[in-house]
Amino acid sequence: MRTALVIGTGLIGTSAALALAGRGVTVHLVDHDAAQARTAAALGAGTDAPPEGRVDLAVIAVPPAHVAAALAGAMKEGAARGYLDVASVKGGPRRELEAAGVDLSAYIGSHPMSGKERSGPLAASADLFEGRPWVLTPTRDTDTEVLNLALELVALCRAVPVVMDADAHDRAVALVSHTPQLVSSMVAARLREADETAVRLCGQGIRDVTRIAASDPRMWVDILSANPGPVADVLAGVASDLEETVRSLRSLQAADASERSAGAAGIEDVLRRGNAGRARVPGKHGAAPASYETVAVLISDQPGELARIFADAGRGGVNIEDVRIEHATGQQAGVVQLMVEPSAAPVLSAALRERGWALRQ
Ligand SMILES: NC(=O)C1=CN([C@@H]2O[C@H](COP(=O)(O)OP(=O)(O)OC[C@H]3O[C@@H](n4cnc5c(N)ncnc54)[C@H](O)[C@@H]3O)[C@@H](O)[C@H]2O)C=CC1
Ligand SMILES: O=C(O)C(=O)Cc1ccc(O)cc1
Repeated sequence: MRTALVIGTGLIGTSAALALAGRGVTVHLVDHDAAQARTAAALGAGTDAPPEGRVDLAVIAVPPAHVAAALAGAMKEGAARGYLDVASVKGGPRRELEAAGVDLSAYIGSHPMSGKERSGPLAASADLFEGRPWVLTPTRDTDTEVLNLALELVALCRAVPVVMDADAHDRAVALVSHTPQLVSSMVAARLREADETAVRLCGQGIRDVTRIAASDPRMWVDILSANPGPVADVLAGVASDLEETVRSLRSLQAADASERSAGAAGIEDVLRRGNAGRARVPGKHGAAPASYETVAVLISDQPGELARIFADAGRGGVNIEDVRIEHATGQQAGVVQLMVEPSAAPVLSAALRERGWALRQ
């Protein structure tokens, strides 16, 4: 692929453009808000000048409700040899395009399974998709040339292609992305009116559970509006667990000992089912879940501390598999949890101690 047109230069469009531009593709950037395209261009994602002729691939990276119109417009202009969208929902936009009578042979629906709770070009990064699944939904009608262009885009973004049927994709993301977004927002909503003294106690657990609650509500209304049935089905299952859990908790307050033990069993059951589900979440880069050991290091909240730890771990010959950072509220200190292969944990601990780091047990 030598040329691309990115329509919608927000988080996803600009991230893809940065990856393509960084690998030598000439990228043209358009957005209905010209300032967004200018910002993306200033970040090195390409040029906001229009292409002179037909580009190889047009990437439609606008909110789901605007995909069909943006795509139909670009196709009418004959802007590209192939067209691909990145919307989080695949069935709805495809049906809209079919209803509009658009020739879909030059189009492929896609969805990079990577994002952020922030929007816009300033949140973009060239490595956003690295090692992450990128779903492609070709049909019998999709031109092989277009599928190949899509595979090239995924490879240039260093993502991992996953081919799926559009409706199966929508049911899958209802489970792994759309319902979690709602549940995260609902937990975070409890904090809105909470006492400041309670909020000050927030630790890493609630930070993990509510991270995506900071997402843009307009974008999510759009995404959920395009996938309401599958999300309602998954959420109904969560609601039934919630009702059962409330009943179990009430039983724990009962005078009768056997009712209390039934309550405890109910709570244990939901927690155990949670353990089993969590164990199925793939590890880094979609690999099988790995059990790492954690080495916890105390750091002061100063610039360069993290870089220093990583450099010291590297000098000790240890590969860090994953990392979490816990900030203590109101303190100039935190704890960095370095996750490593179990055999590397003692090596890392010794290397860090030797270089003066304080480890937390
Ligand atoms: N945010 C995320 O984490 C992920 C989002 N997606 C999908 O990627 C697409 C883009 O999302 P983000 O980049 O997060 O949103 P964003 O809000 O950062 O960017 C969207 C951009 O599209 C522009 N736009 C809207 N309508 C347009 C139109 N008709 N023509 C041209 N430009 C238009 C907006 O001005 C904005 O700059 C959505 O379809 C979303 O479902 C996919 C994976 C992850
Ligand atoms: O921030 C995260 O961890 C996400 O999971 C973001 C995300 C949001 C929307 C998508 O369609 C895909 C990924």
